[in-house]
Order: sequence, then structure tokens, then C-alpha cells
Amino acid sequence: MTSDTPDLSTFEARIAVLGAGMMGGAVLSGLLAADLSAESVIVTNIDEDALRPWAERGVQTSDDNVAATRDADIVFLAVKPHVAADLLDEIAAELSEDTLVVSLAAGVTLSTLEGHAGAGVPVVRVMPNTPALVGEGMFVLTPGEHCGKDRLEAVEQLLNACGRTEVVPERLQDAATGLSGSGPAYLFYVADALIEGGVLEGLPRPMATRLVAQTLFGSAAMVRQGDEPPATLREQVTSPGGSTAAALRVLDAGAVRHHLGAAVSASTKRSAELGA
Ligand SMILES: NC(=O)C1=CN([C@@H]2O[C@H](COP(=O)(O)OP(=O)(O)OC[C@H]3O[C@@H](n4cnc5c(N)ncnc54)[C@H](OP(=O)(O)O)[C@@H]3O)[C@@H](O)[C@H]2O)C=CC1
Ligand SMILES: O=C(O)[C@@H]1CCC=N1
Repeated sequence: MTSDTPDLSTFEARIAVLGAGMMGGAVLSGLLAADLSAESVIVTNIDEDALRPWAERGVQTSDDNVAATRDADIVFLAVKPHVAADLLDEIAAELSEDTLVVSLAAGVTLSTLEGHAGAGVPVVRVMPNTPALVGEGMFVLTPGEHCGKDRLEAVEQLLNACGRTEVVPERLQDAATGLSGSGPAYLFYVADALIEGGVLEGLPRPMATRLVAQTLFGSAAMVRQGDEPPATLREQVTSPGGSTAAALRVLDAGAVRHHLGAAVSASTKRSAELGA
């Protein structure tokens, strides 16, 4: 499924987002942009300042996780991994077979989530990413033991409205953290470095930023279209004896390919540590 026609205006479940930080906020923004009714959502945070922008958008806000969970059909856990188990313990009395818990926490396993949510509570482990904020998130899902097909489809419908979804076995979740969860940071790092390169060569910074943004956007569109593998797309840019070949030699000399792969592995390893 894709985000081509995001429309959640008829989505009926009541949703609680526990944790109004970067990721909870990104998902919430994506859902509201897809016309999910603000009245069907409640968002919580321990810091009230983080809730003010949501209240201004018509979303119910609270510092009470237990009360927010009591009225919800779907509960998003959007707190840091080390807080997730304690938060589940706090709200467990309000969870039941009729409540679906969707965890966005890196590394935290289904076994931990199900153990703290309580017997029979349906859980989905998700690795999201921040482009959800602009409706282009990547969400990698693993349903837990008590999450049936209908519930999984409901989560897919919600998340497809703010990006794309893949369902994987749990053993691939840490690799998903390493690739798509952390991935936006790698690409923002590359974007930042390219802009500096353009500035060094005399381009005004705002123009260098526009050139890089459109180059990344267009290149991403070609990769996503999938007509050719990225290696072929790179060859098509690389004229014999030309400027791109000279540039790629510099990247190879710096082992950039090796370091990007190693970065994915480092994030994957750290994700597993966060859940331990
Ligand atoms: N940021 C990202 O790109 C990604 C994040 N994730 C996952 O998303 C989760 C959230 O990360 P992120 O949004 O970056 O973190 P943030 O720190 O930005 O957001 C977490 C929010 O939860 C609040 N909070 C802490 N404890 C509680 C509580 N008991 N009840 C309610 N709210 C609470 C925090 O408040 P305060 O700041 O005051 O402590 C903070 O506002 C993490 O588990 C992370 O692994 C997954 C993929 C990508
Ligand atoms: O850095 C982190 O731990 C989180 C998970 C993936 C992206 N951000």
C-alpha cells in the first residue's frame, strides 16, 4: 500500500499518543494531515510545553497516561526505549484484549512489550522514521502474538496515510532501525555536507540548499520508481573521463561506501542493545 490517497476522515478508532516528542509528533502530524479527526486523538507528555501546539490544533492533551489510555482503542508508545516498560506498567490496568498497543520504541522487543502490557493485549512493534512528518515516513511493522489480521490492517491503514509500510519478522527489526529508522539522519548528514561543498565552490547557501534538496528528491524518486537498480542509475550519470567519475574516485578513496554500510551496522547493533 502507498500514501497516494491518504484519507483517514472515516477512521473510527480513538487514538492515544503517549509522548509528544519528535517521533510521536511526526506520526501525529502525518495522521492529522491525512484528515484523521483531531477530536479522536489524545496526546500526553510529562512536559506541558510540548502539548501546547497540539492543543492549538484541536487535539486533546493530558499529562495523565492512565486516563488517556482508558478511552483509547489504539495506544501509540512514543517515549524513549528505557521508558517504554515503565510506561506500560503504569497503563497496564487500562489495557485489554480490545486495546491495541503500537510501540515506536527502538530495540524494545515484543516479548518485553507483551510482558508489560499484560495477558492477551495485542501489540505491534514498529520502527518509524521522521519523514512521517511530511507524509513520507517508512514504517516497519511486526505484529505480536495477540495482534490479529484486522488489527494489523488497521495499523497499516493509519501508517500508510503518513508514509509506507512493510511487515517483517521481528529478527529484522534492529536492521530496520539501522537502515530506515536512523536513515534520515544519514541523508541529512549527506545533504549538509553537499551544501557545504557547493558553498565552498561559490554557490550562495540558499541556492546550494535548493540544488541539494531537489537533487536528493529527484534521485529518491528514481530509486523508489525502481526501474533500474541504484548502481545502474549511478553509471548513467558517470560519463567516461567526466566530472562524476573524478568525484566518485574521491568517495572511493575515502571508503565512503564502506562507512555507510558500517553506519547501518552500528545503528543495528545499538538498537539491539537498547532493547536488552
Ligand atoms: N526520533 C527518531 O527519528 C526516531 C525515534 N524512534 C523512537 O521513538 C521513540 C521516541 O523518540 P523521540 O520522539 O525521538 O524522543 P523524544 O524525547 O523527542 O520524545 C519522547 C517524549 O516523551 C516524553 N515523555 C517521557 N516520559 C514520558 C511519560 N512517562 N509519559 C509521557 N510522555 C513522556 C518526553 O518528555 P521529556 O522530553 O520532557 O522527557 C518527550 O517529549 C523512541 O523510543 C525512539 O527509539 C524510532 C525511530 C525514529
Ligand atoms: O537514534 C535513535 O535511537 C532513534 C531510533 C532510530 C532513529 N532514532
